[in-house]
Amino acid sequence: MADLNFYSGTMDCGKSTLALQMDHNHRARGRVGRVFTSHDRAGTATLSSRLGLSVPAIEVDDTFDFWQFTVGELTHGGRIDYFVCDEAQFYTVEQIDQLAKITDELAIDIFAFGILTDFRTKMFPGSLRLTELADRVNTLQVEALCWCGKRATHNARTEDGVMVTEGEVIVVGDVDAPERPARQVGYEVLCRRHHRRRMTAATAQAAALSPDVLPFE
Ligand SMILES: Nc1ncnc2c1ncn2[C@@H]1O[C@H](COP(=O)(O)OP(=O)(O)O)[C@@H](O)[C@H]1O
Ligand SMILES: Cc1cn([C@H]2C[C@H](O)[C@@H](COP(=O)(O)O)O2)c(=O)[nH]c1=O
Repeated sequence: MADLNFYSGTMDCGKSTLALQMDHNHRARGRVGRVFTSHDRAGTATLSSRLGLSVPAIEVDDTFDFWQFTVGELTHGGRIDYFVCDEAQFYTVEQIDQLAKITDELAIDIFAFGILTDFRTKMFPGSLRLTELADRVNTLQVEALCWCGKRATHNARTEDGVMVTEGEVIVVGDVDAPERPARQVGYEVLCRRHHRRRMTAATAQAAALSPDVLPFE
């Protein structure tokens, strides 16, 4: 019996690293898989982790049909035991339905990885469908932290360092870190309270330094 597994967490909590580890461990035991991704920061058809590892992957765009792909591979004598699917939040609802069908009808294990919610705190349709259909939904154990030290639960988008709540849903980007200063469009993981208050590390620091503002924390 194969399973449809969904691993979720905020940006920068280690999903792609786990995806690479999962692929490595299954391959090391002689299982044969395929690796998929969509809009990876490192470029098309690549699954990359911030720890520096990356592998070639099959790029999933909106027209990609998992069922047709799989039947095609198997019909031509290919063997497939598992799929690793990174950035699964960007997959369409139809593509997630295809993954569920592949698990049930073709006994292929699926390991899907993605963020649950976008910068507006709304579920990505692909992640919603995975949550609805998966045999197991797992939250990553490594917690990304808000600047206040609490567990980060939400992804904020910043433009020139300022948090925004309107715009295109898909904008490829990275979390801003000290060695990666705020760019035009960046992301920051926050706890719910600071996401609600639109308080990023930069705005909190500015408020703390301002003589006009009373301490709020
Ligand atoms: N220099 C580093 N040393 C140790 N761990 C790091 C370093 N840089 C990044 N990481 C780890 O990598 C994680 C991000 O991994 P990644 O797989 O790219 O995340 P995701 O796919 O969830 O966005 C961080 O949460 C952190 O634990
Ligand atoms: C919140 C949010 C994120 N994105 C993009 C930004 C990154 O390119 C990926 C997430 O990658 P990670 O490996 O989990 O860090 O998603 C987006 O397009 N829209 C959003 O709202």
